[in-house]
Amino acid sequence: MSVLDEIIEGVRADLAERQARVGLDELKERAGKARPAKDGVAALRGEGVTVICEVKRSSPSKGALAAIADPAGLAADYETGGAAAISVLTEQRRFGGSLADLEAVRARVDIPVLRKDFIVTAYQLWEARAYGADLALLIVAALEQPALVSLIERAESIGLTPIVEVHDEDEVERAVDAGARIIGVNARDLKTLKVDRGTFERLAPEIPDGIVKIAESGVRGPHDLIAYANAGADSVLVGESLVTGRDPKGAVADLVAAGAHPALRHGRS
Ligand SMILES: O=C(O)c1ccccc1NCC(=O)[C@H](O)[C@H](O)COP(=O)(O)O
Repeated sequence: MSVLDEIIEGVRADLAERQARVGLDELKERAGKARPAKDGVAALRGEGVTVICEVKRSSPSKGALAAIADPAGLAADYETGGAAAISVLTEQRRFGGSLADLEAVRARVDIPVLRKDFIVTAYQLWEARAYGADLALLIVAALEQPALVSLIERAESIGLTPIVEVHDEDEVERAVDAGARIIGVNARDLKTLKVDRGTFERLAPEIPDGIVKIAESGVRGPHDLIAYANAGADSVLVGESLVTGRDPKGAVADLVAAGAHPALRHGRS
């Protein structure tokens, strides 16, 4: 069983518990009262390369990264540093996240918030909206094509902007066929956890113009952002280097400044 399969097994077990406690109707009612979702596409397609900053306590690849007692405070620092959006890992077993983190972050920042999890059912999309997310991650490797298509449609229909994550050529084709408006290329292979920063450069030309391209994982600082930008990234998603650094706000500001450099702009769609 791959790491991704193991994670999803745990996600399904936790999901079954939540579904037994909270019915879909209750969730929909709560989603109906949530603040209207923000436009994720507009937020990520900025003047320069935009930066999505992640609230990430731990990971299967590295174990514990940072305690993050105040996820909303961290998100506020990211926003002050110039982040275009906040990614909140809500998976509990391997990443130490929760829907409470999502809710707290949503209440504190004005920029769009991404529910980063292993979404396999529409129930999780309703949860995302109910707890205030504007964007939701859909991982192609975790979904059969009919499920991917149906979850993209459902996300859009309830106001969520899906970020469709890929790691190889076949997955790019599936994401495009399924109607993705934002594609995230993850440099981390979720089956082996190996990070290969060349993945974005290899796959970006396969993604049609007009689709927002996010380079996910492995950004250690401005030099990696610049490399991703030169390969065509509209946005980068950064977790580990921010939560393990001493000055997350300053680190975000440095990334945003690098992404705003006019010399980078011609490479992007
Ligand atoms: O981070 C992991 O180890 C991981 C393992 C298995 C599935 C997903 C995983 N991470 C999710 C992400 O994609 C990253 O949190 C995100 O792209 C940020 O990456 P990084 O800046 O390298 O923390």
